[in-house]
Amino acid sequence: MDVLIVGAGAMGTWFGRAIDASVTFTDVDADAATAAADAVRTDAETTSLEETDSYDVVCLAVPMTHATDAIATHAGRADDAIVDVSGVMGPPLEAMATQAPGLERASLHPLFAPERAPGSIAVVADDAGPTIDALLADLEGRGNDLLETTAGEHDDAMESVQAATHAAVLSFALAADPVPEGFETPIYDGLRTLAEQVTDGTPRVYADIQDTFDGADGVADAAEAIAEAEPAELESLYDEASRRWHSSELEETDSTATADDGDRV
Ligand SMILES: O=C(O)C(=O)C[C@]1(C(=O)O)C=C[C@@H](O)C=C1
Repeated sequence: MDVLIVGAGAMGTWFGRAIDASVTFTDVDADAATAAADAVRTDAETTSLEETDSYDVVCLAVPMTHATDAIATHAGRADDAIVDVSGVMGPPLEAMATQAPGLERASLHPLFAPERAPGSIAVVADDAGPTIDALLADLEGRGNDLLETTAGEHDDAMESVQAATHAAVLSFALAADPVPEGFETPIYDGLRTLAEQVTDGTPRVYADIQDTFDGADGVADAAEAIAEAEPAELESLYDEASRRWHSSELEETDSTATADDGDRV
């Protein structure tokens, strides 16, 4: 199987490494394409964005804000299947259905940074067949877990999983200070680790996620409500948060209710 990977950044390089295929990279930055080809394996090649030769598979590994344009430009170079790893699913799947209605199509979102591979990969196989099945088998063979989903379910989840999460962690990273050693609590330590992890990535990736998914406004509203709350209001916000994150535990406690009425810490 030969695969053209459009976009030679971290995601394109990850995909090239994660499949058993002859891989060719193309990118607006020809040096990046060469670097990705060198990083993936010795027989990987590069080609120009303007070429028109075709491949069994075309994989769009471009920033999510460019995915639909890239699909429109490069779908014609795919013979059997077209996939994207951009991180948003609705618009790319629609574009692939429009631009490549006769081909196998799938959207894949690795739910981890490439340096933390393998992990869970969200998969929507819109019109799968032997070629996409073979790619998915390669990804599983590399130790990844495939999470079958729908575009709507995935894109809704990313409002919490990415937009709100990144907004909360980046806000903490901007608002809190590193403290002298020894003062860390387990909670602070957890957030500090997340802040270090998130701020060690690529700013453009985080900007594109905020541009694509709602979620940050909810975090800002909640932070404002917490900052302005009187103690009684804060307690009720705390209870609301607690119900949201412990609802299954509370149901269990209710059904096995005992006389223990103690306060939670
Ligand atoms: O650093 C990680 O491992 C990440 O999870 C990175 C992260 C995220 O924070 O949501 C960032 C972008 C990718 O689309 C997937 C995951």
